Amino acid sequence: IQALQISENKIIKTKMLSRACFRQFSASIRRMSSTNIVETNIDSGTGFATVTLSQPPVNSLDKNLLTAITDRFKKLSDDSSVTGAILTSKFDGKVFSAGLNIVDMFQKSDDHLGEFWGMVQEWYLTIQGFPKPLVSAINGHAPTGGCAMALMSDYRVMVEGKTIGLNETLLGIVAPFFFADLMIAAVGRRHAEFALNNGYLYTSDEALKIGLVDEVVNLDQVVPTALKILTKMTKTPQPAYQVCKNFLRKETMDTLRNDRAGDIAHFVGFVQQPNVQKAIGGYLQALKQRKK
Ligand SMILES: CCCCC/C=C\C/C=C\C/C=C/C(=O)SCCNC(=O)CCNC(=O)[C@H](O)C(C)(C)COP(=O)(O)OP(=O)(O)OC[C@H]1O[C@@H](n2cnc3c(N)ncnc32)[C@H](O)[C@@H]1OP(=O)(O)O
Repeated sequence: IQALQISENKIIKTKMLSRACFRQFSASIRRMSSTNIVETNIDSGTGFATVTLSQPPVNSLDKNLLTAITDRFKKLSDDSSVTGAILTSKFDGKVFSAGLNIVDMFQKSDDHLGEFWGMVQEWYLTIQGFPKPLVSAINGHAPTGGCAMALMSDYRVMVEGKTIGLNETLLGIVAPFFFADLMIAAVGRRHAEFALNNGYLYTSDEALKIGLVDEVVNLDQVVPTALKILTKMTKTPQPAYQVCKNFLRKETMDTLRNDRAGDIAHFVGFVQQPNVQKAIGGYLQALKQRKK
């Protein structure tokens, strides 16, 4: 009887403990109301937001995803309980992001292209201007706009065995000046010129060598490593962090802010050229036929 009472007490204690743990866990992870293409969880203990891009099949940045990411980062900027963020992809081991949606640049009206480019500008200005520490957990391929998005973060942890780069010239298009400046800031002018002129896609290890990414790890270590560095970064006095980040990034952002309409006109004029349209069409077709 005594033994039974002891084990019953143990069961009751275990149940109480697990209920307490569950309460603590559910209090510590807050899921932001979010579109299902950008899932966001906030750990209320640390204030870290994990933003997971979840638009199948490859997180290509179409109007919907650009807007959802931009809105999410604006909210995280304004949320004083958020101390820093991690940007990652649901398609781990496969793709971080396939970059801008090529379909949005092929055989479209000037109005469509103009609206699309305005969204690209807003996405860049919002993530690049995000005032808190931001770490990219690059858990898959990150070509073109996917690479640019990773470059907008303050630190990059990449999975081994994938590729990353601003390879726009391979499509017959050219990275805009604000993408090019991201690359120059990370790897210096010499590597950036080589990378952009040749549309070079780096393997994770090559990217590490030139400073395009900061760490290369195996897949199950990508997010934990990102969290570790975010913990360190958020210990820096944040008013100083924000002021420093802002003044280092301000010049290129201001150049864009001061002439957004001119930049849109430039993009539309460039993309609508018949030879550029032909190149984009050919690239799209090759992409679709790759699997056949
Ligand atoms: C001097 C003046 C300058 C002014 C500026 C002017 C112009 C600049 C403009 C813009 C800059 C451009 C930036 C960009 O980001 S362009 C985007 C280019 N992206 C790529 O090249 C990546 C292409 N994708 C891939 O390489 C692969 O998909 C992948 C990411 C390596 C993943 O490979 P995986 O085998 O896993 O998937 P699939 O290839 O089978 O793809 C699945 C499915 O998705 C379609 N798809 C892939 N990427 C894109 C994309 N970026 N946009 C739209 N659709 C994409 C692919 O075709 C498949 O479709 P399907 O229907 O066949 O299933």
